[in-house]
Amino acid sequence: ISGTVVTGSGTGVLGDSKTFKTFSTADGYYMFDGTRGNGIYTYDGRNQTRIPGSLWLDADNRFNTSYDRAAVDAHTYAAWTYDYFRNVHNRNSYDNAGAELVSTVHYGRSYNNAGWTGSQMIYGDGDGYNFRAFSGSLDVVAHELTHAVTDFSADLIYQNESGAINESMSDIFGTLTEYHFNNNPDWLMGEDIYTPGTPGDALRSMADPTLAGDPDHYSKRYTGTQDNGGVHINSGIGNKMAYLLANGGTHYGVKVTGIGNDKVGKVMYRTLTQYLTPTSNYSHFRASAVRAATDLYGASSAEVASVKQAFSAVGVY
Ligand SMILES: CCCCC[C@H](S)C(=O)N[C@@H](Cc1ccccc1)C(=O)N[C@@H](C)C(=O)O
Ligand SMILES: [Ca+2]
Ligand SMILES: [Ca+2]
Ligand SMILES: [Zn+2]
Repeated sequence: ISGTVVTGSGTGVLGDSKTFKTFSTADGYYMFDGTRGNGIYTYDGRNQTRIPGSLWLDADNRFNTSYDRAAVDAHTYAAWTYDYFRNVHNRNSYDNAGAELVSTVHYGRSYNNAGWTGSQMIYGDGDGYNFRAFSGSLDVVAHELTHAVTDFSADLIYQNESGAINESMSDIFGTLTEYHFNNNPDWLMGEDIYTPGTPGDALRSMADPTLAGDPDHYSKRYTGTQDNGGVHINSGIGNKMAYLLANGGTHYGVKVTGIGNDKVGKVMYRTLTQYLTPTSNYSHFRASAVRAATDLYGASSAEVASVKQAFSAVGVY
């Protein structure tokens, strides 16, 4: 279809106003952003599970109904996350070749999750009690898009320790993206969409994974079969490591000197894209991060020392 890139405006899940790129055609305004890579496309799942659904079309380029809100945030935050990987890590979309970013909102009925299907993002509306629309939280969108980056790089198998590292990488870049845009940043995950009736809580805390009952030390890892071998449980070990590496602290008697968010981003991005493999476990994650930090800062650098301290603090050698 022929048309022109224009700027739309709308209301997000939290009731906030934002603008984003849309495509003006004879049919109306599509949620297609033609300014980033091969395009960002947002679809309406119409509360079914057929994907991608129908490309979001609006009559007047103003997206202010309650039904529009999930689409506004999915479309906007996909663009922001594209910009984060492009501007901070010089990566052009998840395949580093400008791959289209496709999202479907209103996926399923009261679906309490978001995900990366292997080719697109899907966002449930939540049941309105445990969760509200998942695209309403930037850390969720960046979490899902990071799975795409992971699939096109380390391709960590989504189970057991490699799956926990996969999940942790998504939480790490979800948080770093939130800080990059200074979007009420924190080391919590999903705070904007978790239990709308309860302020201040979150699905996970990277600063203290034990708040969600997840391990903050390798000796406390889950070894059962639930959750694909604990991918959202043992992610706490990598999450705590990253929190300590960025912010510093003493954990189980081990002192970590923080190196700041930006350097954590550089070390983790290089670790993910240059050294981790599909079967990497936590021990290989440590070795890979040490190599990445050595490449970036030198073997005798403070950054390399901090990486070792952070992994030691969570019991990974
Ligand atoms: C469609 C299949 C779902 C696979 C799991 C996805 S990748 C996932 O990890 N989703 C995140 C959503 C999220 C992200 C950041 C912050 C809050 C919530 C997740 O953690 N889902 C939880 C509910 C889970 O699957 O246990
Ligand atoms: Ca957060
Ligand atoms: Ca809440
Ligand atoms: Zn995930």
